[in-house]
Amino acid sequence: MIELDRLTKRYGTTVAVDQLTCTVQPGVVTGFLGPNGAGKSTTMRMMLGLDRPTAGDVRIDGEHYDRLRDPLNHIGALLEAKAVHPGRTAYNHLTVLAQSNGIPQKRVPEVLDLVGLGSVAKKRPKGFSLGMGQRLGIASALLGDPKILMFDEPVNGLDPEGIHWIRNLMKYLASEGKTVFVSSHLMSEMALTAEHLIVIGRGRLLADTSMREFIKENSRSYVRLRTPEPERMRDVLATAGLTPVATEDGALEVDSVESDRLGELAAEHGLVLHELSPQQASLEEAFMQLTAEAVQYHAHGTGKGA
Ligand SMILES: Nc1ncnc2c1ncn2[C@@H]1O[C@H](COP(=O)(O)OP(=O)(O)OP(=O)(O)O)[C@@H](O)[C@H]1O
Repeated sequence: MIELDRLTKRYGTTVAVDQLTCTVQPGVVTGFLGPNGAGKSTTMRMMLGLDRPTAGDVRIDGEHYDRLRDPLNHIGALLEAKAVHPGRTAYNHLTVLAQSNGIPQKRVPEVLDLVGLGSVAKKRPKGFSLGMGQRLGIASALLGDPKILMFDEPVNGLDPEGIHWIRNLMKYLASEGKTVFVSSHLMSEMALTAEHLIVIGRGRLLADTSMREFIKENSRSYVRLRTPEPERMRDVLATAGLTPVATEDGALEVDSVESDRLGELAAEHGLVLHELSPQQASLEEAFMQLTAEAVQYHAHGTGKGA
């Protein structure tokens, strides 16, 4: 568990993180979202003791990071641009890390196998692809078998196979009861990975809720239907107190009603349906809706010189 209590960080006049209070729970993948400059990396750095809060507090399983006896046994992190000694083999890199953190040597081949780098264990990371480097970073994070894992933009630059692998790994770790905290700008990927979301904007907490609730709360959901008799359908809906909106492709969109009810209404009046589909906005739409005011760096237009 990671607990943030009025966590605040100022750089001069910039308030990067502003009284952030929330708890990252074990057993689920928690996504960490926010527009550029929202304060995600600063928050993650403070969680890892890499940056000092100006005010407030962050605790890892009840302790401050710098008071943890063996930090790698409590929290493992994959941050962007992970520093790896280019001349040391993957095996040696992990061995040095294990030895300096009191982790048994047998964990080294274990984590190399877990991340699929067993066959290149004796190769130097300077010849690694981006995906292999990312896997080595994850191996380092998993080395101490920590209960908490943190991934900052883990799928950046990865191919679909690598993205699929990381997604499943994070879900697996959460299913093992671990706390998994991940930031990403890729909304479609986040929607497939995270069950819970913490969203910030300009350093402040905007949402701390389940993925399902987040999308429901921040977007319009409606039912789309198509019938060869739209006029009669409109009358039936109007009598039932519903106001459909016609779309350009001849369908009707109806708010504030379950698709079951619409199907029943159509059946009661002998109306043929060619489509009856509940529609929910994507995480991306919900995110844009919620963070519209908190976006710091807007693109203005798409034309030349914009
Ligand atoms: N070392 C620093 N010195 C001064 N300002 C900083 C420093 N680090 C971050 N900031 C500022 O703090 C704010 C939050 O930055 P941060 O990198 O935490 O945001 P982010 O959500 O991770 O952004 P992105 O999505 O672009 O990575 C920004 O306004 C940034 O310019």
